[in-house]
Amino acid sequence: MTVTIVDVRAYDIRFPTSRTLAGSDAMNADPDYSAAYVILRTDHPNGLEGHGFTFTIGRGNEVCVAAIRALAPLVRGHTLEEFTADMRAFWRHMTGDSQLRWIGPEKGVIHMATAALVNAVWDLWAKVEGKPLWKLLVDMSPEQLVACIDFRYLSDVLSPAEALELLQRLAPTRAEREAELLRLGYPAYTTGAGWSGYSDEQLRLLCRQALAEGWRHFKLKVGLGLERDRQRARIMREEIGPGCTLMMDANQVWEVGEAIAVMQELAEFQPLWIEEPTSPDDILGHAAIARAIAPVRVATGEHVQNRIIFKQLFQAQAIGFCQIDACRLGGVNEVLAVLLLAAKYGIPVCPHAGGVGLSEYVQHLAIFDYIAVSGSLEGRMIEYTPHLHEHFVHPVVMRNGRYLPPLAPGYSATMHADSIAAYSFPDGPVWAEMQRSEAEELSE
Ligand SMILES: C[C@H](O)[C@@H](O)CC(=O)C(=O)O
Ligand SMILES: [Mg+2]
Repeated sequence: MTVTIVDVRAYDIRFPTSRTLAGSDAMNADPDYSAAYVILRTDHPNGLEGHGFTFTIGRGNEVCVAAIRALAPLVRGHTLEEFTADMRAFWRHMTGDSQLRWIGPEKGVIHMATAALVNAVWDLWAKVEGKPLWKLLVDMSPEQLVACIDFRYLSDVLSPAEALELLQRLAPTRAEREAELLRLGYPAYTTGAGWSGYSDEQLRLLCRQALAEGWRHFKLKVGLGLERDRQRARIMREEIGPGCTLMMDANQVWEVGEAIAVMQELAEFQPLWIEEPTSPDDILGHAAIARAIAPVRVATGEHVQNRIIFKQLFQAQAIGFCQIDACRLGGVNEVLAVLLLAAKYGIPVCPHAGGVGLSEYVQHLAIFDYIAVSGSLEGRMIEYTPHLHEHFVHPVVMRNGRYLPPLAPGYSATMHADSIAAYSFPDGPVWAEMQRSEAEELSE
């Protein structure tokens, strides 16, 4: 059966999280978690659609939506089979329109929009096959997986033959790890207690609640000034005790020297990692920080714009944890490349999920990584934040601080139609009502 993508619709969906300061950090004080969301409508007899999105934090979401619309002609009118017959060529097609590529290349808004569309095509493919995305990937042979990856700019460190070898190593034992994850789930950590805008009382209370729910790994936002960071780290350590893992995230606010100096002070709280200590583009800066603050390790990835920057971070021994982002990289194809690079360099992948729908996405990637690429759970956790899962048709299922593998067909990206309508910006009823009441307040 041939499935034609007959239409591409893009939506600007925003959630007013800045009202509660959920998601806040030292760089991003008041984010509105948002999705530049795309639906691929098809002629499938069961009405199957491909859904995908890229995550932003509010203003600027409309820029991603505009970029999705600019890329839409690259998929509209094509068949799914044309793409799935050669996924490497599909990805080149999506990143290769020279006039659009000029405004990247393979980075920034155009790349995030590419991710939304690429992920929507993978979602559609998985739905047509009746499998969750992770299972679609796990059931592919090493040869088929390698054929999905664009090795351009990677061949100096990773050739298709080497990637094939890495995948072949674990192919005979995939079934064991799949059974293990279906039984026990994939380990996770929570960022839900440690947002920068939360009061100390809230921080304490949320740590206690999370512990009671079975969480053992916690992330704290830092970069708020040494004394404030120390105070918050002390509270979190007191609450979670010495046996739980504490991670720190500075969201890019420091200079290189400052990151080293502050982390030398905060080392007393025994963080496992410092995340985004400085600019995500400063590869050598990350390497200098990593050397200076060991055994605390450096983590980054949510703003790492493509596989080439990850390649250099690995080459420079600049990071101890690789935090892939499902829609900052250009969708599933590029994520596969980075998973293989990380495996080659022996760096654990701990996906970024602080954003709407990111948990739904990245669970598939981490599960596939364990089963088919890394074969290890050591030092590996998926981030979890407790917000906005109710807007998804198949939200993540957590048990005792672990992600249970999703079973529904697709990439878990599909939002409820009601949520899309209610939170569409600026005319959806939630935003329209908010604007009305703000105008009323001003006129009083
Ligand atoms: C603005 C986002 O909430 C950001 O703080 C997320 C993040 O850094 C993380 O989850 O890590
Ligand atoms: Mg972060």
